[in-house]
Amino acid sequence: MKFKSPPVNSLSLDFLTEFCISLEKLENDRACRGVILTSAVPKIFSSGLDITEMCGKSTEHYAEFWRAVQEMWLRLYSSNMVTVAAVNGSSPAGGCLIALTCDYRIMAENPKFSIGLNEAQLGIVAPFWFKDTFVNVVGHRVAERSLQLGSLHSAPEAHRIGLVDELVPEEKLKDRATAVMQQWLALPDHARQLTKTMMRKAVLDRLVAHREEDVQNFISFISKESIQKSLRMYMEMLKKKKS
Ligand SMILES: CCCCCCCCCC/C=C/CC(=O)SCCNC(=O)CCNC(=O)[C@H](O)C(C)(C)COP(=O)(O)OP(=O)(O)OC[C@H]1O[C@@H](n2cnc3c(N)ncnc32)[C@H](O)[C@@H]1OP(=O)(O)O
Repeated sequence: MKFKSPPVNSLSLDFLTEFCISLEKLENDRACRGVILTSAVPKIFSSGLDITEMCGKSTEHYAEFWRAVQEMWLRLYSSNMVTVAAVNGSSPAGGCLIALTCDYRIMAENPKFSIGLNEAQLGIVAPFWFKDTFVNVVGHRVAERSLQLGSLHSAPEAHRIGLVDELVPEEKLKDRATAVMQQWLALPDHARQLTKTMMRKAVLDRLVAHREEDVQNFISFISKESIQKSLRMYMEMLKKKKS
């Protein structure tokens, strides 16, 4: 599956809805046992949640948007398919979450590409299930430091801390992702799937049990004037960076 929402594959409500529909179709297709996620936009895997969806909108819109973010994560993290992220560009925040939610991450070894949960840099807080997914990949200490600092890690650093499983030259990314997929698909599906469920169930159950509470937390957090101001300033900073 190739993300193609230029300029930066930001995760808008439309993007998330289409992503979930596509995943559901693949999940229900008995002939499909695995999916490789990558980007058709040069240099960017995904710029994370679309900030414009979280600025100056109604409470109803925030609720709908956040439910779509939750749905994307719940579907991908609990997928029966083998999921491989072929990270061919930068991947901050929600983009990093998508990669973390997969079974395996391969990143192009370009030191200009960065990845991480940088929410703190925007003055916002990664929700508990972003944090749980991160901890499950890199361990508590690395996750804590990285989250508190809102770190964006260069590709080599991301590999060093275990955020990505391997680095390959960009032109070899597709072949390597295919080889990894074949390796994972060589196992009997039922054994691999039950193992995946066992490893991820507690974290998945936690969001399922607190889903509506999480929506309400998001709404009250994002609606605060101080948070809206931080997001507006961040968007302005992104635009100024260009000029
Ligand atoms: C106890 C409390 C409980 C709290 C519970 C609630 C918690 C709320 C949590 C909410 C979680 C949010 C997670 C997120 O994903 S937030 C998004 C974070 N994303 C980023 O920080 C990335 C920002 N973008 C960049 O760094 C760069 O754009 C890039 C991806 C590195 C690409 O750089 P490049 O130079 O190629 O491109 P530009 O910067 O010029 O961008 C091109 C245009 O795209 C616009 N843009 C970029 N990113 C976004 C985005 N994420 N959303 C919307 N729009 C984006 C950018 O402004 C440019 O627009 P322009 O062409 O109109 O100027």
